[in-house]
Amino acid sequence: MEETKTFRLAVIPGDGIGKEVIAAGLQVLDHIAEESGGRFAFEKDTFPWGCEYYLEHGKMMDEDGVEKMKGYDAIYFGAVGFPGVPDHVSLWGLRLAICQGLDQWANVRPIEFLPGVPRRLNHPDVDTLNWVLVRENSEGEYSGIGGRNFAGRGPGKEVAVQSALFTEHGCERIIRFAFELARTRKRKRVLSVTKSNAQQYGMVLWDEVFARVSKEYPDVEAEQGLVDAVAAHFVLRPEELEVVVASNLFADILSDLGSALAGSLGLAPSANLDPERKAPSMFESVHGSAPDIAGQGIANPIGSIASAAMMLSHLGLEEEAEQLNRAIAETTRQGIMTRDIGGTHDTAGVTEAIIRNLAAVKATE
Ligand SMILES: NC(=O)C1=CN([C@@H]2O[C@H](COP(=O)(O)OP(=O)(O)OC[C@H]3O[C@@H](n4cnc5c(N)ncnc54)[C@H](O)[C@@H]3O)[C@@H](O)[C@H]2O)C=CC1
Ligand SMILES: CC(=O)C(=O)O
Ligand SMILES: [K+]
Ligand SMILES: [Mn+2]
Repeated sequence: MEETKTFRLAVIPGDGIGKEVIAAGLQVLDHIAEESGGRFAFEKDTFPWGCEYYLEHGKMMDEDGVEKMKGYDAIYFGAVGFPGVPDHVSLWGLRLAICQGLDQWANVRPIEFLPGVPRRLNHPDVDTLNWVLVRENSEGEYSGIGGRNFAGRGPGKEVAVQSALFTEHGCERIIRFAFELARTRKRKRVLSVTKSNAQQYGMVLWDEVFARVSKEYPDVEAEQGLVDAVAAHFVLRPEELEVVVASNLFADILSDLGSALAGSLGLAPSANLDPERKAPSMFESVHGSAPDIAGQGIANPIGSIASAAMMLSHLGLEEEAEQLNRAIAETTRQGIMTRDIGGTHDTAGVTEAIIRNLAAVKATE
């Protein structure tokens, strides 16, 4: 008999619905491992980091938390942020600390239009829409460079500076990643998004790098747009979208827009990748901790479960990833959905249906 391959997973549920959707994703992953007949197993360590941890310990994660992550094959992340801790403290203390600390510079965020989900878009070919956002995940507007209250200007006269950092290296690697990804897609097309009319330094550098790199990919169609117009493009001509590459802030905003167009923030998965695989990558839903619905058991688990599928694929379990995505689509097709997309089921009900449909999907192969 073949030896069992064990994957070491660091699990960080975080705050709010992060805990609920990660529990759902782990239930699915456990099922998949059991069904592998001993081919592979997941060894999971759960870290209690987040806002409750902060209120108790004065920090969002252990001092050597980033270092600890290096011993794992992948990180499965829920969401961070909860009333009682300022959002910038929680985000910088956990998600950004890990993404930037491990240089997970490519944040891949596919937008899928799943069957059976009520559409926000009145579009003739709505069921065939899908595209992927590639988000620069290490610098840009989230470089953290800036400060407040310079030169002691004092109350009522305070000054704050928030700088965006664009390096040629940072722009080049994410743009190249987008072109490489486009080569694997049906339509070979990359849309680069900036605001280089108003932001004349960093974003002009980005545009120049995009123009230069695009010459190395004559087989891929390259287009540039300004972010305001691209937001409209998402709504008006989504059928033209394939790979969309943008800075940290712009792709953050566009990914919420994209997932809402596809039905809900609760549907979208993401992968924070170190494409060079020097460090583990981190897989998380696009949405946050949703304090408004936390604790009710009604969060849509699909974003997190689809993120688990991206993690399976990253770990080389392509077939299992594919089956899981098909089980998710089969579940929405059957109308088994949470309230955010017009259903009546709760988190547990949708999760159980996905597990049931996994068996059905495998039986039809
Ligand atoms: N990667 C992360 O950990 C992120 C963390 N955050 C943090 O999350 C907290 C809340 O931020 P918001 O701006 O409210 O964004 P959010 O994504 O948590 O919620 C926005 C809206 O979408 C709904 N929603 C989100 N996920 C859902 C799901 N799975 N099922 C059903 N409905 C869902 C929420 O109920 C809410 O009405 C803040 O502390 C913020 O900093 C926000 C975005 C990403
Ligand atoms: C922080 C945030 O909103 C995101 O990573 O999507
Ligand atoms: K998240
Ligand atoms: Mn976001």
